[in-house]
Amino acid sequence: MAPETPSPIKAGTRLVVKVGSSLVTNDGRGLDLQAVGQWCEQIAALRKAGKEVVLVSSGAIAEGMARLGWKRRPVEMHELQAAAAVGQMGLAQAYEGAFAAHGLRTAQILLTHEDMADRLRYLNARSTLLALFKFGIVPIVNENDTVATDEIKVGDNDTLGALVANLVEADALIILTDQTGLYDQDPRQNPNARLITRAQADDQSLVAMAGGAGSHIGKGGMLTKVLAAQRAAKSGASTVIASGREPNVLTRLADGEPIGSALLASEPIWSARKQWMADHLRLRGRLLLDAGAVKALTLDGKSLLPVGVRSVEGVFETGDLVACIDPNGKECARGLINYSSSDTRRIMGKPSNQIADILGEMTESELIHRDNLVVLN
Ligand SMILES: Nc1ncnc2c1ncn2[C@@H]1O[C@H](COP(=O)(O)OP(=O)(O)O)[C@@H](O)[C@H]1O
Ligand SMILES: N[C@@H](CCC(=O)OP(=O)(O)O)C(=O)O
Repeated sequence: MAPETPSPIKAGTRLVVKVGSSLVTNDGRGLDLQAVGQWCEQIAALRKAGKEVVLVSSGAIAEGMARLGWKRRPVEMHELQAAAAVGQMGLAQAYEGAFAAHGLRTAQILLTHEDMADRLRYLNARSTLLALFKFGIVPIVNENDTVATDEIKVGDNDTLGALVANLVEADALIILTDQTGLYDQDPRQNPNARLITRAQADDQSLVAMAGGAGSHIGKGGMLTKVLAAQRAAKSGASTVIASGREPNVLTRLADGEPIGSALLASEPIWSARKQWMADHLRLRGRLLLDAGAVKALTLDGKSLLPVGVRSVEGVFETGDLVACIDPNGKECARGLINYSSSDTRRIMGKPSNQIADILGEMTESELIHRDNLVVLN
């Protein structure tokens, strides 16, 4: 890494560390307690250095299969869910024991896609994680595989790691896997593959490099790691993909050593709230704006006022997500609206000082406040 760019892990104080199934379970043979012990020892050192760490650990299904003596990954959903339920016990036990050896308490958080998609549950998960940080506890996250079915799954823990990074507004996401990092081709297929040591997370050429599938043990593969880095970058977190078998990988990264592949965040940092809004809420309506309003939103960094709205489509309530459409029909922003669709229709095109007269009261002078608005490119 160029000396002028500080390492995202060294500079960051809040980190999400994700470990993959093959690592955690010794390629599916059963929990690698020695490796678990080493990561926990390193995370304890990071905590001592003042960093807050969330651990996202895969391996429930792989460990469940090992415990049940199953050689092949089942296809039947309930069998997978049963394996996850069995294996998660092993994960929780292993991490609790390994962190306790360093005087650290742990907490288990099993999340589903719905926990991220529902605003109240999202805020609850966030508050719980922040409370755990406050008490010095290490949260250990996995997907709640036992209740999540395919349609409602996050699906892989690389994505879950990125969502957690968005959730807690982490500075960096560290994805530990069985390869030394991201290569320009799958190194299992091509021994001449070259390690990418550093790139911008939003560089689209990375997606093609990571095209191959993952191991049979886990779920993700390299593609999900690259996409996770892109997602993490949206809330300002850089990602490092590195080998979990590299001795002291976490503490060395925190010392600023360039290990693995650093995929750096370059997009403007969105607040987690805006990130969540853009990713998860269903659009309830559309506001067609005049050119002045488009300029105010996209160039001047202003809130949306009723005066700039020419027409309203859809039925929505206060707090719903609506799209802002420019005169060419292109969506230029989206945000949480302060008025229902019927009230918006009554005040559109009018200056804000007439809102109270028209509606009988004025709760807000803006239709969408800047803090609740995401401007799109
Ligand atoms: N361009 C690439 N660089 C590195 N690994 C790749 C690439 N494309 C595909 N892979 C494969 O992705 C695997 C890592 O994904 P996976 O097995 O799902 O890991 P984890 O269980 O840690 O999530 C590697 O072992 C490798 O075979
Ligand atoms: N939640 C699953 C992990 C799925 C997954 O993404 O695995 P991996 O690709 O190894 O990170 C489990 O614990 O088995």
